[in-house]
Amino acid sequence: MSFLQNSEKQIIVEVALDNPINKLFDYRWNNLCLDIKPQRGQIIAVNFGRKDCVGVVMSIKERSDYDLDKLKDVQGLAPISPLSEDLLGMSEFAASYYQRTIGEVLLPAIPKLWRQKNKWDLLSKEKRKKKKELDIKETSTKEIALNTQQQEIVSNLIAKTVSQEYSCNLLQGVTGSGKTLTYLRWLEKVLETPDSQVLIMVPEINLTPQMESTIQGAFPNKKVVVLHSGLTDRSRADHWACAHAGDAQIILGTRMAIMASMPNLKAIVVDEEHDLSYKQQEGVRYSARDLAIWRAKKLSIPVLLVSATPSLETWFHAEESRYQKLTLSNRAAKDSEPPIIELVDIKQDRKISQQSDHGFSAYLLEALQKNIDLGLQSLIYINRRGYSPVISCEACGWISDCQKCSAHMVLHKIAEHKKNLCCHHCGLIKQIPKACPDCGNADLQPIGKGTQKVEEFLVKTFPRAKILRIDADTTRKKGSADNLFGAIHDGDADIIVGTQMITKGHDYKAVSLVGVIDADASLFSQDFRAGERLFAQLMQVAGRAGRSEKTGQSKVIIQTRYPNAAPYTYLKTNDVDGFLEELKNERELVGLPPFSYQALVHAEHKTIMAAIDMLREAVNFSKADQNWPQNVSLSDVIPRAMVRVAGKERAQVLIESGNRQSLQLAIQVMQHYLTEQNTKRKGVGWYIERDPILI
Ligand SMILES: Nc1ncnc2c1ncn2[C@@H]1O[C@H](COP(=O)(O)OP(=O)(O)OP(=O)(O)O)[C@@H](O)[C@H]1O
Ligand SMILES: [Zn+2]
Repeated sequence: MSFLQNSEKQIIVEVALDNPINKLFDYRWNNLCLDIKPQRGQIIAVNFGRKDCVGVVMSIKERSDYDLDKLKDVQGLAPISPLSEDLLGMSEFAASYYQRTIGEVLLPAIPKLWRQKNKWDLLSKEKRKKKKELDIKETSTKEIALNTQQQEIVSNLIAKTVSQEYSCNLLQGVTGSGKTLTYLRWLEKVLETPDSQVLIMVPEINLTPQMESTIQGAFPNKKVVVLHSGLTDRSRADHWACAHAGDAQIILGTRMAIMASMPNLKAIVVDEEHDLSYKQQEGVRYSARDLAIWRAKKLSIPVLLVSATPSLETWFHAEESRYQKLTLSNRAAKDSEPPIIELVDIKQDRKISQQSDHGFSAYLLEALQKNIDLGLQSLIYINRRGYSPVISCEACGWISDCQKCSAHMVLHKIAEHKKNLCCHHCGLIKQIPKACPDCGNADLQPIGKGTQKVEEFLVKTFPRAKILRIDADTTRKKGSADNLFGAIHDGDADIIVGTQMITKGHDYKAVSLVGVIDADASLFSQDFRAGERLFAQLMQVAGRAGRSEKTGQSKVIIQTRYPNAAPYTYLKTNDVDGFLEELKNERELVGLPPFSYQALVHAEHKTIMAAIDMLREAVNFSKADQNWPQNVSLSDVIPRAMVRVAGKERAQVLIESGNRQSLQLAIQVMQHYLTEQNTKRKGVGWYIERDPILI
């Protein structure tokens, strides 16, 4: 007897699928085949169009607006329990906030193998592969006694855990103040309650392998799983399932971890909360930090945002007492002191202007030599990888531009005597032309410097010193970052040259000098957040110096042509609050975030005019729409700062409002017209980005 002949009621499930059609899809639940009742959050297999795919049950009902006979049956059920309710709720919120369908939010958050029905059998079997042995830190953090400030913060957070209420807390502590140890001690307490889970988010895991071992070392009897994009499909599927089943107590991950299913989540930590990597830059452009706060609220649990240089938004909320601010004002380790910050005005340094090639002031070179003699380590920070950012023909002015992007092709040294040109935006790689393509002149010169050139110069200048370079190029191979950072910690390096990779959260013990040679460029960016980012980066890099008693008084030397620029002067006095206060006042004056809310509408096409026309029309129609809110402003439609990437030209328009609801309404109206415009103008791509961080 088939199900429909059965006298029992027909059950219909509404299913979220990963596609842009903004609705849920009805399927029949065939009780006889599936054997159990449907539940919200179940992962199921269905057929959509002619394709088999995986979806998530969002609701269950008895009637459908569609003809029952035409509905398809659910084809299978993933062998795991339904996704946690708070994850479903958060996905529903994110879908409406970021203007995407629920399926577009929820499905990509499920690891790939769990989205393939034919892998389900395999996944339910135990994996045979050996678990990677972690190099657990010998000196367990267990033995370190917290200082008074740390203890007070831990007690404060424990009280909040006990009260089982939502709270958002900002742990703002100077670099090296022991923020990690502080939150680990709190989490230890949280985990005393059986079955509890905690989520620790960090910007990067591959580059900070010690993080995993520190955490495992702090909780030897708890199961830790990591979630990040560097895992194999199988590991990611297993780790995710382990969190979902409640078997893992500690989930350590990058931004994607906020989308994990954790049924017993009791606390969330967002370490380095100001870091840009918490914002997803493709697909659903969510902010993992903002979702963490939303999720904590929904679950009535505490969330802790941690930073030495909080984002202005977070800092402002704390100043206004919406978040509680917890402060660590001193370095924690014995005899470690913050470095002295010195600004070297390179306009005054004749040597540099004459031989601008290497860019080191005599002062910085002397300091490096002195440090080598003392057997201490130095860091040189330059946020540009490659050899030179561009090559040029001195005769006619030709420069190495990318054909597909509005960007220069960067010169990279790939072997001792071989160099290539490479575009950092579209990945195009070319050989260096033998002669200038425009005038035939054979003398093409590298202009400016990147990490490779600086490394080359240092090797020549300090032949007996051991120089290491750390950037995206030297850390690409699996295990190479581990080796490089391992070498630094083992004292097997005198000078480390690197991009911002060397700054993030590393606890170096022997670095007592940091040199910053080329940071001025970001002072003149059109992005209003550039100054904030520069300050945070420099504060982070400066914070790597003087972290133990070994180093003595450490020093940071910043070379600049603009020693009076705000990020530098506040850095010099170590005044994070002063800098943020000044920024806040500026933004308030001109009504920028956090004093307004923004959305950026992007359009792209082979020609910039098509992209601009589409946005202009959508803007005109939107403004004429009767639902268009009053208190919303629109910028002009303009080309993006970097117009062309990978052959596509890009335009943007910024929508701004002091009121969140008005902005949301405006986005909805605009989305409607963009969809309409898009059907008229084939080939113009578009998306709306809520709370953009790069403008
Ligand atoms: N109470 C303490 N007594 C002694 N050492 C401590 C104490 N707390 C932390 N430390 C040590 O201080 C060092 C810096 O701590 P940690 O890396 O947690 O600082 P942080 O605030 O996270 O720094 P950053 O923001 O610069 O990454 C570590 O080596 C840590 O073990
Ligand atoms: Zn390119």
